[in-house]
Amino acid sequence: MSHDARLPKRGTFITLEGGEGVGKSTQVRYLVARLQARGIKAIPTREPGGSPGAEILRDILLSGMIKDLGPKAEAIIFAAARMDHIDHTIAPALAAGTWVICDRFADSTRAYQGALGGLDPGFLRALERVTVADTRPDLTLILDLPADVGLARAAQRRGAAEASDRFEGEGLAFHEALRKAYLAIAAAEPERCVVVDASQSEEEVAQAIWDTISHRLFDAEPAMQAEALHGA
Ligand SMILES: Nc1ncnc2c1ncn2[C@@H]1O[C@H](COP(=O)(O)OP(=O)(O)OP(=O)(O)O)[C@@H](O)[C@H]1O
Ligand SMILES: Cc1cn([C@H]2C[C@H](O)[C@@H](COP(=O)(O)O)O2)c(=O)[nH]c1=O
Repeated sequence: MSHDARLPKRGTFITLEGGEGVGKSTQVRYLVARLQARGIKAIPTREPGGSPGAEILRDILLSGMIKDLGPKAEAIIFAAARMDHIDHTIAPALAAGTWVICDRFADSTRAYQGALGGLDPGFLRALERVTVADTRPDLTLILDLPADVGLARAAQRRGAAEASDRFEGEGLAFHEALRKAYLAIAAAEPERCVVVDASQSEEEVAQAIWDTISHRLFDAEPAMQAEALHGA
């Protein structure tokens, strides 16, 4: 499908955001399982990646190979990966009425390349306009955790043998600033973003996320749940 021929959106698009090791991938798995258990069609996906073309760009971006090109070029390549992901995975799923639960999305570019890379917000808005266009999240869950705790979790998951990737390898000050950048995004868009305390157990975080979805999506729009349940 070409970028200009995106299908109308009917499913619900939820993104999970936050710094390294806050538990995004874990919570994507919990949420997809819980939605599917209720008969709601839902798929997990991630950025960078989520489509064959974007996965190739993921390897390049996370290897650090193009770090020297600078944050502006990195932002453009993350956006190119996002465009392929939207065209081949996200937009078709939403058009089919499937919920899309995505580990990172455009807020990661705003935080990492924008706030931390010092890019002009106008440049990022223009990039989003041509890549994300109408495929904006209905709800963004920002998992919040002290940076040192998240980095320790990420290091434990990775194991001693494997090296940290391009961004995980940045210093603690970078990751503390990143946490603040995500909280600023949440404060600027409270109608879309909800901050979740990620210091709780996996099960407690999963329940907090479910309560948010029930409140924000199901209670607010009962028709949405009925539609999702009956695969309209
Ligand atoms: N609530 C939690 N409490 C303790 N450990 C957790 C919790 N959630 C996830 N973990 C563990 O922390 C590690 C990182 O979790 P996960 O991969 O889900 O984080 P992430 O935010 O996707 O990380 P990254 O951005 O670095 O890919 C994993 O080993 C996971 O099992
Ligand atoms: C989408 C996106 C991601 N990043 C960074 C953030 C992380 O360090 C990596 C992705 O690794 P993960 O283990 O899958 O979380 O990429 C970024 O800098 N900009 C982006 O737009």
